[in-house]
Amino acid sequence: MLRVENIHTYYHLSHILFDVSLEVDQGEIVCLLGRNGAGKSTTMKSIMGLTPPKKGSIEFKGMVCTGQKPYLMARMGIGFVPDDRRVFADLTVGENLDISERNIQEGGWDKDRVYDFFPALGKIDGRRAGFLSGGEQQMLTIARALMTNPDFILLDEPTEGLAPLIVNMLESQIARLKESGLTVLLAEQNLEVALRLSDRGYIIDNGAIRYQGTSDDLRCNEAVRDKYLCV
Ligand SMILES: Nc1ncnc2c1ncn2[C@@H]1O[C@H](COP(=O)(O)OP(=O)(O)OP(=O)(O)O)[C@@H](O)[C@H]1O
Repeated sequence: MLRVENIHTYYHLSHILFDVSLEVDQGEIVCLLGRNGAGKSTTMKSIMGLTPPKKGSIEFKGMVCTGQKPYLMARMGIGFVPDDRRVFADLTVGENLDISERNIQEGGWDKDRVYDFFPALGKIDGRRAGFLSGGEQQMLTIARALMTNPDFILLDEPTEGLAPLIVNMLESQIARLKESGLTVLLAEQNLEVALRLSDRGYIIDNGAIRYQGTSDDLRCNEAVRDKYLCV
């Protein structure tokens, strides 16, 4: 469904991604693991068209879309959940969802379905997003992406900085998204959560993919984990 081939991405003159290639098939959750600053977010942003790669190609649903504008990627069916959450602080939870609604379809995501999925959000529909806790903001960011009715979601470190109970809840909801047919590329530093959720994974370090394998391979390969994931 998504094929990233040999991309090189820069911030101005800084070369950040080196020859990054990865693939995600329909219905999979694939994780992208790596330490702080390894290049996970830059990979996500390169796919979404926020930091277009200078070299290499990105294909989504069989169409080449390298460097395409983010709103066009969203129209093609990619939802983006950024690590810095970026909720509209002055709008209420409900308003944040209303302005995100796209591709309305029978049986698709709307506000009622989102509130069924995250009941805690339904209870604070009228609260300004700037006053939400970290966990509530994360639910809202995922909910906002769902309101665009995507077939594919880029989830950038959804559990970062959250309390264990919230992490557990998000993990089970992400697993439910997969059951509902969504395809996910998940950037994570929480190895346990990432491996439980994913079918396969890639390890990125210093802007290059160093390892790829099934979640079982990654779980068993202590040497690789120590080399690339331990701080
Ligand atoms: N806007 C920017 N301008 C210049 N350099 C940047 C910018 N954003 C990120 N970088 C650099 O790019 C490299 C990769 O960062 P990136 O955010 O992709 O890593 P990450 O794996 O997502 O880490 P984290 O978990 O800390 O977000 C880092 O060296 C970072 O300092």
